[in-house]
Amino acid sequence: YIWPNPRLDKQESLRWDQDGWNGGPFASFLTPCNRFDFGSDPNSLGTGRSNAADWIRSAYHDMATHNVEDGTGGLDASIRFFEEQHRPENAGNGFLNTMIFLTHDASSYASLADILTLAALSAIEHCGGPKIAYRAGRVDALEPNAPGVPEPQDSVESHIANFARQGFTQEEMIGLVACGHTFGGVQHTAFSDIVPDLGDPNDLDSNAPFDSTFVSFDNKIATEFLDGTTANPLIVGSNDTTNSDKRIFVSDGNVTMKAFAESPNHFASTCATLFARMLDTVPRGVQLTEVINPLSVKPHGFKLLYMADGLLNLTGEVRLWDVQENPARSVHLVWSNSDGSASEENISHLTHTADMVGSALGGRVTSAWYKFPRSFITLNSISKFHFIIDEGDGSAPRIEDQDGHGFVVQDSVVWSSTSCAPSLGTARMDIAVSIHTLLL
Ligand code: HEM
Repeated sequence: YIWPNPRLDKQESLRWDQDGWNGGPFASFLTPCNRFDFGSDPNSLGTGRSNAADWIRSAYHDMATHNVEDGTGGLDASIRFFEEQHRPENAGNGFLNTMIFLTHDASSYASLADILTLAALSAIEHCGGPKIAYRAGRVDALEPNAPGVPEPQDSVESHIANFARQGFTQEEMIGLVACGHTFGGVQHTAFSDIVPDLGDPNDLDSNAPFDSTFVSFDNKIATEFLDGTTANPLIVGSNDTTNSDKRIFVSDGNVTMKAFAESPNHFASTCATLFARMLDTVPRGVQLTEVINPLSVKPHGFKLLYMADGLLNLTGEVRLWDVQENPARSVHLVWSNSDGSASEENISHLTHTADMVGSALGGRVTSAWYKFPRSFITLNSISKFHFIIDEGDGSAPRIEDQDGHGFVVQDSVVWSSTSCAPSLGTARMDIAVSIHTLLL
């Protein structure tokens, strides 16, 4: 897409500015990956649970009400409703915990369902999982969905039928359960008939993990199942009635699980596809955007403020995506006046310090940020700008102008610096209108 687009700019930022400079709302609560903010440990660690697992399970349970036949249910944040959270199929406090984190991040640009999707996606990517395609545009449900989340005591036939109703084949069911259960475990507090009270003062929920690396993504859910070392409470639980993972994993003669165990890459790529399908399962009629890819050069927080005597202050920063630190790099912003003309003075060098670095995908991709030397520049008028980036390595400087579109802004109607908040609860908002606009 072409910048500016307020909705997609916000969504792109939520999706790609995960950590570091201008980092989004999720990564700090996933660092480290065994961080859990609702446990007994004041350091939010080591309770056996994790925010990451809660967010992933919440996204699945929100989606699992989908009915491909009539188009109802799906990822629509209906899990926020008290009634839905308190059904037996949604046992545990992970859903409430998740909503406490996420509710205030929803806005007119990103629904709570999009935020839940982004939280689950960030948890998977941040904690060792594969990159997942993200589309925006989910719509929040206005009431609870019909029940339908699978439960451990259900038969394998009923699980196959249940996943078919959600839109997944038997093979995809095996995959999605394995992909989800590479994180977290079962707690005595929520499932006392499956997990005994461990009596561990550091683990008040008595969590029994699905695999030995339950705070990070890997294929141990499959390898430990096949080599017989698994302690997964839904496989080796003392009550066979609730061993649903076992019944699901063996249901195709272990073909799917063997393929996962043999190849970590195959497991990761299958999970990337299935997680994306899960997160894109929405009620019929909801139209999702194209996959949101990162802009290679992205202005952020650009704002014009009218000062006085016809002068404007321009503030903002720019992000260079997927670049390494390079002290030799120089970045310049070049702008055109409102009539399209440009003089040689219409150029500003941008500065960068070592802390102006962001990252995504658990640090696998980094970005570098640049800003105006005094955080702003002063100009008379502006209609658009572009960037000249010189890596300082002898190669030709490159022009970044969105394939000729330029980065378009309007200076006809802007905030005025005479706006003020004279006392608590009182504000005066002044708006400056260009004389040219008035004459039109
Ligand atoms: C037949 C299907 C499934 C059944 C019967 C099932 C059952 C369970 C149960 C009983 C728990 C323990 C929850 C707790 O103690 O709080 C759990 C945890 C979890 N499930 Fe599933 N699950 C299924 C499918 C899935 C799928 C498809 C995903 C995601 C793709 C998923 C993700 C998770 C996660 C991340 C946890 C860990 C939560 C935590 O540690 O707090 N599950 N599941």
